[in-house]
Amino acid sequence: MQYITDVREAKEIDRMTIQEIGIPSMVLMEKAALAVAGCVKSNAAPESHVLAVCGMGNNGGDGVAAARMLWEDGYPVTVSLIGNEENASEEMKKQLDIARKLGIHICTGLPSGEYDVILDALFGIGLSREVTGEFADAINWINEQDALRFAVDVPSGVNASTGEILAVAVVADFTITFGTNKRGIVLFPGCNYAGNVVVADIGFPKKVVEKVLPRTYTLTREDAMEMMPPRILRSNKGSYGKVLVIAGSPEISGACYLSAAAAYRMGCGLVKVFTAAENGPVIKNLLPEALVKTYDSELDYTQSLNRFDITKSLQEEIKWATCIVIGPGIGTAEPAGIMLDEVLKEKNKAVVIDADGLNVLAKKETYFVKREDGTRKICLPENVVLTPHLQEMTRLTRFELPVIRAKIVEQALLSLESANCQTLVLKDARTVVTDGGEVYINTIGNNALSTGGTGDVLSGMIAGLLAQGMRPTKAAVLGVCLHGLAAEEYVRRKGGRYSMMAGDLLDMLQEILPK
Ligand SMILES: NC(=O)C1=CN([C@@H]2O[C@H](COP(=O)(O)OP(=O)(O)OC[C@H]3O[C@@H](n4cnc5c(N)ncnc54)[C@H](O)[C@@H]3O)[C@@H](O)[C@H]2O)[C@@H](O)CC1
Ligand SMILES: [K+]
Repeated sequence: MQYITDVREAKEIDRMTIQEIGIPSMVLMEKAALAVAGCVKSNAAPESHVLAVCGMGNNGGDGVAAARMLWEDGYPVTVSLIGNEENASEEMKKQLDIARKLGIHICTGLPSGEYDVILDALFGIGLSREVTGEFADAINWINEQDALRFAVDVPSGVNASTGEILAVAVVADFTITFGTNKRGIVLFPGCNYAGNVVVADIGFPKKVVEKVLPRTYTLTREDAMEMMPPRILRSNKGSYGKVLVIAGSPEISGACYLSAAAAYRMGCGLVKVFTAAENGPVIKNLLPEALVKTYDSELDYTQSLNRFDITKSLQEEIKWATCIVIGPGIGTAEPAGIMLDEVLKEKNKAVVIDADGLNVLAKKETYFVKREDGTRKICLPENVVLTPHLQEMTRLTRFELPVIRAKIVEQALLSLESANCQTLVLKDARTVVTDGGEVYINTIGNNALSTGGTGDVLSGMIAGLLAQGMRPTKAAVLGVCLHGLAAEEYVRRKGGRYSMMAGDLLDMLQEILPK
């Protein structure tokens, strides 16, 4: 597991390390500078002309110190100062003093020469407002140069908490970030500016990081493998749970197949599909391993007798199941609403609501708390997992899509009534999973996933893990991570991102899951 900090958490780690533990700020700065210089030496030619563009905060101090280390190693170095030196931080003043005593070339404002390497040390986590004036000019100038760009801590101009661009930002080839990865360079659009990210250990004590306990984290492939539910030697199909997939409609059968097949591929014991009668033969043919139960989609479900029948039939299946998926391809017609209400009466078994299940949910006011501005919090118990993409999220919460897109972590948290309620899987290029407590940001996967049906596969995968006894949030995090790994495996094996279809993920699960 890798922690990802926002600005508040990163500043708190700095503060505690310096003030409470007593490691001097200059010591941290020297280590940060060593990491920057090391990254330059590993990636740029030995004769490279280096320019360090430095602001007046401690990010600038890192830049001056890194420039000095490269100068000591024989690189031709210039330091360019942007901003009023009178306002420089104490550490920045000390670094400038050292550099001047050594005779390193320092200029005020942007130089006229050409450089092979630029260190971007204008702003780090101290950036607090839109970039304008000479700072914006400096960033634009840096981006215009034909040079390798190394960003110190974060590319200047990127909001290190949200990934938003504060007017303009450096487009880096490398970002050397200190202690922990930063949310703003993991999330879009900030991650597009960061290039290759190196997380450098500069000596923040583990104890301090764990005390601050950053809210967000991400997983590696190894973490995911360790989280997999165990396979027991003496087991049978009853050992790994039963998934009920309530999905499909007369027009759509594929979604239901993909979800059900994914649940099986994750290792659950049995899958039963509850679907419209038109789908029965299709599912039996595509997935003979699944049990199938159907309802008559042509009946008038405003009639209480028909409502009674479908509810009764569904109640039996819910009783049978260990966990439930509702939504893939289910449509928004009357039966979907009746079935969703029935499923939501279940408080002890895990329930995944996906796709049209979410659109039907969005119309049911009883599951929401309205705010004065018209936006809503979702109020469901902790056995429920919701898997909206951004468009579905706007229907659920009534927040505008650009607002959700700009602050995806904050929006995920805002949509929850309180901690320990439903788990939210907010799907995007960086999917966020949270139950109001910790926040998982998925960094695994690729744009091969941007194709129809991959969401259906994800809902089935999460259900497959739930059936094996995983807690809802854990199952959602692991499901999202494995889904991304399957897409990466496809691209690795097939060599391209264009041709993948959702069904290919099912095959890739066989390749990535533990043997
Ligand atoms: N001792 C520490 O606290 C350490 C800090 N480190 C470095 O220090 C950085 C944080 O340093 P600071 O807190 O000094 O902050 P920064 O160096 O990121 O920038 C802060 C300065 O920029 C100004 N500023 C903010 N937004 C601006 C804008 N839009 N236009 C113009 N000026 C703006 C602020 O008023 C302040 O003077 C980290 O990102 C990291 O690079 C590292 O050296 C590790 C140790
Ligand atoms: K920077």
